[in-house]
Amino acid sequence: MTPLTRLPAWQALQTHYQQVVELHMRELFQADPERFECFSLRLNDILFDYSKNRITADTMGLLLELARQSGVERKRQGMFAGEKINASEQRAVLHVALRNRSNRPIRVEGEDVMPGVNAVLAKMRTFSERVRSGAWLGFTGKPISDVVNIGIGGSDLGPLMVTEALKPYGRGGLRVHFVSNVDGTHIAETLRPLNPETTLFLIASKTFTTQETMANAESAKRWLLEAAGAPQQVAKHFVAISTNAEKVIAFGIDGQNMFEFWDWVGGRYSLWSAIGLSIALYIGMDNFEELLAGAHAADEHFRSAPLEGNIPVVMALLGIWYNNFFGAQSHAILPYDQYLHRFPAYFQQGDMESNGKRVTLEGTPVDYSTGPILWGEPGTNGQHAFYQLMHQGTKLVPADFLAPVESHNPIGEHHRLLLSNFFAQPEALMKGKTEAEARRELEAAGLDAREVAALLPHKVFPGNRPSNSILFKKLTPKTLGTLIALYEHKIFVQGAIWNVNSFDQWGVELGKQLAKTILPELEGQTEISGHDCSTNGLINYYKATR
Ligand SMILES: O=P(O)(O)OC[C@H]1O[C@H](O)[C@@H](O)[C@@H](O)[C@@H]1O
Repeated sequence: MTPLTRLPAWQALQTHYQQVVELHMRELFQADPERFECFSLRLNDILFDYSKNRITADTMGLLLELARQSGVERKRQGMFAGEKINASEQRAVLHVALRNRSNRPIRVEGEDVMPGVNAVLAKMRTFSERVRSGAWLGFTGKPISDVVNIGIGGSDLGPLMVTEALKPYGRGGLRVHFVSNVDGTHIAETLRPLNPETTLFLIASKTFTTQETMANAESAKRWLLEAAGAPQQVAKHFVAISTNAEKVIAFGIDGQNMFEFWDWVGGRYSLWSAIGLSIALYIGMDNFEELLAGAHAADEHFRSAPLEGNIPVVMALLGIWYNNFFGAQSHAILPYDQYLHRFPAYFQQGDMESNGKRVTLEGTPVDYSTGPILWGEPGTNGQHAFYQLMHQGTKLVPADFLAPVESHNPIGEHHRLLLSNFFAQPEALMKGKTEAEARRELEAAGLDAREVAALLPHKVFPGNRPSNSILFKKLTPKTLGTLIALYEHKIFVQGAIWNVNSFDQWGVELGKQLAKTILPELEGQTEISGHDCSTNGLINYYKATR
């Protein structure tokens, strides 16, 4: 296989970059009143405007050619066909099967996975309806009021992000809480206001071996048993979501109370599986299925739309353009919707765990930059924090702006104020403010020539800073499902082009291994000397100071 940087399209893009790097988007917009029509796409009620990017029609043509030459279409087909594209773990990658509402057979090693998927969904429905209706009773015969999901990484971030995003659909029902950190403060503060008689724990862990989750689950079990006494009461208050039945039973959770999923579901792609049980309990199974339907719509779009009209493909290519040709190091996700406040954090795992890789699928070190540093905060908070750097700093930060047309909370002028900022920021980043414009403003404000000269450099905005704008009608379960799946596929396409395995995560292992060695060393008084002098010094300081 030809290495990425030797593909003709890659080399053509390098030359093309030199030709367009000096172009300013202001001029591109002035030259072409159709630019918005040319560079925007729609999917259901989502509008994806990518016209405020440093691209011409030629750029897009070359980027699309790069996608073709690097086998994106073939790799996409491989994922949907259940091929073991997660080569280092010899696993298929089929989160798309979890939301395959068409029920089209999807086979792994010849076997259709859909009956299993549907059976777990049916079990989730029965269970969530029992709990939500008050039919499921705790150890003193009271219905459940609070659900605590104990999990970390992919077994936490997705359900947490979605339940936050869909609060309008969960209000008045069960309360959901999330405990992830091994820091005892997290579980202590979460359980403090809760009543064991009415609390249900979901132990969410694909492997059921994750240290943080197991420690939190044990503490939760102790907390329950302090109140409930008899160990058989655990069954009324604990369910498990896992691929590891043996470990679940060893923990003391009834096999009946286990919701299974499969090794072809990656942790960071698992909110669509039983890992989403806290979502179903919170917003109801009908709404959970709407979320799945929204994701399925994105899957069908990704699977069948031609590359040039394919939103995740275009998002991915623009990311590659800045990452690999402009040298951008990061990518910001900026939701102008308070309900999406965990969306950037969710995709920090989604993107950085998937594409934060340094070797190709074949194991050769890459000679190009791979996954970006992903970050972001909801607008308008970000504006008053880090946008300064985006507008006038020395780093290029490509950004996605997201906003709903309609708010769930149409109070007074709030939503118009919010949206005016959502429209203004990408415009400001794109246009900037020239020296002449800044000068005119300063002079109009009555400054004398000396004052103007002193202030002028600080008042100039270079502009030409790229962004995508994603405007959708309302943040419903369906729309949220579509948005998440579009980003998932964007990550897939980038991984396909960089030729990395987007579905393993060996990088999380080393720290875990070393922590295992250190844990017993924290006992007793003996001075530690087996590490580098910094690590020894830190451990010994801890031991001497506690
Ligand atoms: O669900 P589990 O098995 O507890 O894993 C939780 C997390 O652990 C590790 O950090 C990684 O493997 C993540 O991808 C995963 O999401």
